[in-house]
Amino acid sequence: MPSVIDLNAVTQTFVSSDGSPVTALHNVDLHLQRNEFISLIGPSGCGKSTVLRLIAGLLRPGAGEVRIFDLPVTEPRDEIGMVFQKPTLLPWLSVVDNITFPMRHKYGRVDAKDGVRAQALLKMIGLQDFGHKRPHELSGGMQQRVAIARSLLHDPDILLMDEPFSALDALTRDEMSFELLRICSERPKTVVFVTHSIQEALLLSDRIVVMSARPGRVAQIIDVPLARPRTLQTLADPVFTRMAHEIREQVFTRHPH
Ligand SMILES: Nc1ncnc2c1ncn2[C@@H]1O[C@H](COP(=O)(O)OP(=O)(O)OP(=O)(O)O)[C@@H](O)[C@H]1O
Repeated sequence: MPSVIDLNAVTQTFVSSDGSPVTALHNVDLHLQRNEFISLIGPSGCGKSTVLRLIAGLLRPGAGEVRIFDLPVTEPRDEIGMVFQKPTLLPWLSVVDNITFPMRHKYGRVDAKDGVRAQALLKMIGLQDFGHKRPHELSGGMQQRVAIARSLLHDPDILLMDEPFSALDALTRDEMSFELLRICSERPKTVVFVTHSIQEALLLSDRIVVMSARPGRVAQIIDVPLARPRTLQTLADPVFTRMAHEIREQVFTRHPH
């Protein structure tokens, strides 16, 4: 099967503020099949967000190449939805207008069907009564849910998520994980999900990519053999607990601090 996303020998070097070079990624190879869900985990600064920005077309690779649907990535593309750590909502727009903003931005108008879809997404994120509010009237977690809804508006084939649940409280975080599983089972997508949570990575992913400290490299790729659909019971599955323990040990051995 051809890949949907390919990183071939990607090396990325930035110039830091004091002028010295920072190699964020070194020779990274990564290949995602259609509708595969992978998580990137690894220590802070190992280049996880850089990988997402390269796939999103927000950054050009210093060396190597990034391809989507077998074409080189040269600019941001429509079939990609992106969720950042922070919600990045427009403060002067209502919640529902923030969700439909990508359509307004691209086509200059919002179709009735986009409005209907935005309402359905609002319901999904449990904010059906908040559509007319402004972002500052919502908690941080609620704002992040709005950002997730916005990324789903045009039902993207590819979803890039950079620690999307890290600002949420633990309960909402679990709920959103199951919601994301449901969304992906209903409308399959290729997902790259950055997280610091081994549990979250295991619950959601088909494969977990463990990255090493800077310069970021792919240290290990772990298949997650847990059956789908994954539910609350999955969290108590002995395979889940054993793998969580093993991955934690591996990550710790690699970065003993
Ligand atoms: N535009 C930039 N200019 C200079 N250095 C950068 C730039 N973007 C990223 N870096 C550096 O590249 C390295 C990788 O950053 P990146 O944000 O990809 O890491 P990360 O794994 O996502 O980190 P975290 O888990 O803390 O979010 C870091 O050392 C960072 O300081």
